[in-house]
Amino acid sequence: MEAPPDNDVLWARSLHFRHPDGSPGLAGVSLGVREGEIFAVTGPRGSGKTTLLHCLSGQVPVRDGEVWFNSVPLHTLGPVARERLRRDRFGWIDPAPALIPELNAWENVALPLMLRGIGRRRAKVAALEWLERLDVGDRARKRPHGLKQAERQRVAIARALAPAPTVLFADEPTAPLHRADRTLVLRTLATAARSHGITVVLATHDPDGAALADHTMALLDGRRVHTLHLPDPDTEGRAAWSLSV
Ligand SMILES: Nc1ncnc2c1ncn2[C@@H]1O[C@H](COP(=O)(O)OP(=O)(O)OP(=O)(O)O)[C@@H](O)[C@H]1O
Repeated sequence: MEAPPDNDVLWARSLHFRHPDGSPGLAGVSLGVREGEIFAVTGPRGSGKTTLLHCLSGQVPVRDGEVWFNSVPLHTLGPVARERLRRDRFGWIDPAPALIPELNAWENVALPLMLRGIGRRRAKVAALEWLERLDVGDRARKRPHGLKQAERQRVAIARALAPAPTVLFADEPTAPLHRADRTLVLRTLATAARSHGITVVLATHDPDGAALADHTMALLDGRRVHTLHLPDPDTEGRAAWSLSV
């Protein structure tokens, strides 16, 4: 087993994945993500972006291929060690904000900090700062049901960034936002990540998301493809893809 290059924080080799029902997910994906970079995974719906992020972040076990986080071989870790690694080093943003309904916005953001042993007072200060950065500081005392969907997603992004994970996995983080809001939120996410040295692996079919990235990797049918022209939004769903593998 050969360890990955030193400057790659995440590294995968010949990653194959089948879903529990036997459906194909990934077919031999290899990649390297440099420390501190924004790495975008693009591709049409169903191309395997979410599946790839699940494999890289240890949410599903990798049985065929290798995934390394720094010098840790994720593909050899058991569920408890993978869970610990995810809790301590990784952050996750879902396309739909999954906030705890009983907690208000700042409590949602403070929770992962308190789970890491930070006292409530300090966690609250940090949470309020992150909510300000994401332009929802004035919603800090609202519970999720009292927020708009776009505000809930900003809170979810603040919660993912607040513990300063080594790697933040963002799966279509701007999906619930209006077009006008998307670029702003993506820029905020990118700026915050860069200023805190957080590596971001971003799954997106939003060209604005891909444009912010240092590196972009395209997937099609679970395979890496090397040239991919994104379809015009008006033609999405029709055969507007061109590729060379
Ligand atoms: N739990 C599952 N069980 C079976 N098949 C699945 C499962 N999750 C995803 N798939 C299938 O695996 C393929 C890749 O799905 P995936 O969600 O990774 O793609 P994606 O590029 O993230 O798509 P989207 O942009 O719609 O989120 C698709 O064909 C999908 O239907």
